[in-house]
Amino acid sequence: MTSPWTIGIIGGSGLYALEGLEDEQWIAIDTPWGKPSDEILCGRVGDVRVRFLPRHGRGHPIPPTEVNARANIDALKRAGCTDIIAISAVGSLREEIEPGRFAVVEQFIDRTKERVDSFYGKGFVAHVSMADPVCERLSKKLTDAIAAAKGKMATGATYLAMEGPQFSTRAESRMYRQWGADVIGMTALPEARLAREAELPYALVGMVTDYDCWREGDAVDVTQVVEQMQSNSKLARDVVTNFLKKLPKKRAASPIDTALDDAIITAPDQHDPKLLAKLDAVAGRLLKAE
Ligand SMILES: CSC[C@H]1O[C@H](OP(=O)(O)O)[C@H](O)[C@@H]1O
Ligand SMILES: Nc1ncnc2[nH]cnc12
Repeated sequence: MTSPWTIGIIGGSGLYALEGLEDEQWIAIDTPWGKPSDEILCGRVGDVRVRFLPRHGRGHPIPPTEVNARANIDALKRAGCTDIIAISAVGSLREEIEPGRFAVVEQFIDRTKERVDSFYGKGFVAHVSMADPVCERLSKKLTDAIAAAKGKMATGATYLAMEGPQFSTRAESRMYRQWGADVIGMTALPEARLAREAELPYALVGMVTDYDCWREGDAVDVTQVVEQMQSNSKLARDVVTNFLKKLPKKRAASPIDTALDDAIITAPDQHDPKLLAKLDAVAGRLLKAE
């Protein structure tokens, strides 16, 4: 029997492929929102289908501001994903969340400023809830997978998404601590928002690569981030494998699967056919009825 789960995995800095997938094949998927960051690595772990996408592309040619998150989420939806887990390099804003630890993210603060962050708009207005921006069920399974891999972890983390590409100033970094943020990165928004708009349960694990510059004497650099990612990459792969292998045979419906039901406000006679055509994948479940 095939599994009801098709898991999209978005790999961040330092995670550009997944080894050991069965029947693996890189497949190009185009979308009405443009090209995703790369081809999608499709394969299986046991009977669970996996769709892996490197967020910055193989070789890391794409900076955070240029990541086409709409194309990435749309492509994963077109590739049949039922759920998405994302992995990101993050800086730590807390002494107790030291480099090498995994941070399971629960909340976001948005300081991005140059990104398109919705599939919807004029002619098809939708307001999804972002009160609980990650899928609790996926986060719990990731927590179990990290524990099984004997990784150190912090749960319930708040991720501050900054625009980049420069790292923060010390004043900004100290302010984010006061705001209650625990980890910092440049990519999980609008990704998480768009996943919700596409009715895809989404969870995020941050791999802590550095203390951000709030800490006396610390200043982030890319070499440090990459070295930390490399030294943790085996553990990260173990986490992903544990997660996939432990998925139950059945997939109970998630409220996120139908997040658009209470979100669309535009009257059908006001729908813009051009926008509807672009929404064929992300809002396909509802548009079939039109
Ligand atoms: C290479 S350091 C900064 C870079 O790393 C993080 O990427 P990702 O979230 O995709 O793992 C951060 O957000 C920046 O894009
Ligand atoms: N300190 C930091 N700030 C922003 N993005 C990061 N990615 C990894 N470390 C980071």
